[in-house]
Amino acid sequence: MDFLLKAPEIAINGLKQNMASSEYDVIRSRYHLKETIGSGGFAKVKLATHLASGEKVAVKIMDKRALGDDLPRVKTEITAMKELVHQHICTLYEVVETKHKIFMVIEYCPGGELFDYIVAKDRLKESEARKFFRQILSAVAYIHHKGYAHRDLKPENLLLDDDQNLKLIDFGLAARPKGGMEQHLDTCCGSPAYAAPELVSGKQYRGAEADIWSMGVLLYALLCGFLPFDDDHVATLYKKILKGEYEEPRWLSDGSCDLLKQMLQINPKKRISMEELLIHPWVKKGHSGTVHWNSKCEKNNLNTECIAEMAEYYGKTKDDMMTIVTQWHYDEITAVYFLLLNNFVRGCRLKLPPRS
Ligand SMILES: COc1cc(O)cc(Nc2ccc(C(=O)Nc3ccccc3)c(OCCC[NH3+])c2)c1
Repeated sequence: MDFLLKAPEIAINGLKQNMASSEYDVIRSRYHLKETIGSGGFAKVKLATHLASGEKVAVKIMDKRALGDDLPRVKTEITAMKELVHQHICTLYEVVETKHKIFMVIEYCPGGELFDYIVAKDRLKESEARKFFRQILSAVAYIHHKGYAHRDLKPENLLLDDDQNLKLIDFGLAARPKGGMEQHLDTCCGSPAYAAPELVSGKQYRGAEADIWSMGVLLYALLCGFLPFDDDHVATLYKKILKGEYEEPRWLSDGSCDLLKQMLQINPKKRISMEELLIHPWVKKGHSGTVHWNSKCEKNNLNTECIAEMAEYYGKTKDDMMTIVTQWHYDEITAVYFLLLNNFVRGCRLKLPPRS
């Protein structure tokens, strides 16, 4: 099995790191792996602590032998996550690949899934639903701008961090059409209840338009606590989606109903666009401005305070540290930079302890 990614690890001091005798040696040399917090399909997710900084992370572990035909999905996701760095997207810190395993070290989101948050509250007040919906819009507008469609938007793929902010996860089904976002896609994927009519009818579809439909289903779930289209039998569920009729509970405001109607438009050409969504009155209500979807943590705009902290820690000049970080090997250096940055963005300063 050839390596998905790059050659074996090159440690900071330039000495080639011997390939791990056990599949876990490399990851265990930098992280303390703890309990499993998620599993499904071909992956499991463990909580872990980054030994150098003491920061918590999540480690997604996959066995290449079990992946089979799904191996390309992992490559897609890693490529996407390296390009999509945003305050409402779970950050990929590091990738470790051994003969049989792939480890993805990812941002820690202790608030768990938005799905569980909605269930615990039954349904959300309009103002809280709006706060979350604006964060979802910010993440999805950003990935569309970068030429990606997520294609599996649902509450299970939105996690809460410890500031109760949303982070989009799981880019395994993401698509980046070579011809740009106007190009049609064919693959039917994602979760049925959130899938757009043009997708379930097997027609060609545009990723951005399908994502907007899924966000409409998401917004409905936030406001109502149940799904607009639901059925135990997939064929019946598909019929309901194609019909596009759903209940409007009495607690929904006229503004909410209007927005949902424009998003859950069965004709993708008549469906509201991302540009119109970002300035929709319901989305702007109670907020000073439109949704800020640009990234606050773009890789091409290095945080000099994090670089300075790393230069001191690794005994390098700031220029040399800048050069090393901007190689973006997604090794321990990338992980340390992003861990420092995530603390910086949240307004807390992470001091790295003296190196042993
Ligand atoms: C882009 O980010 C991704 C991609 C991906 O493929 C998978 C994940 N999975 C994650 C990431 C973080 C957590 C997490 O931190 N969960 C957590 C931590 C403490 C308490 C409760 C939850 C994660 O959790 C597993 C899913 C939760 N049911 C999955 C991110």
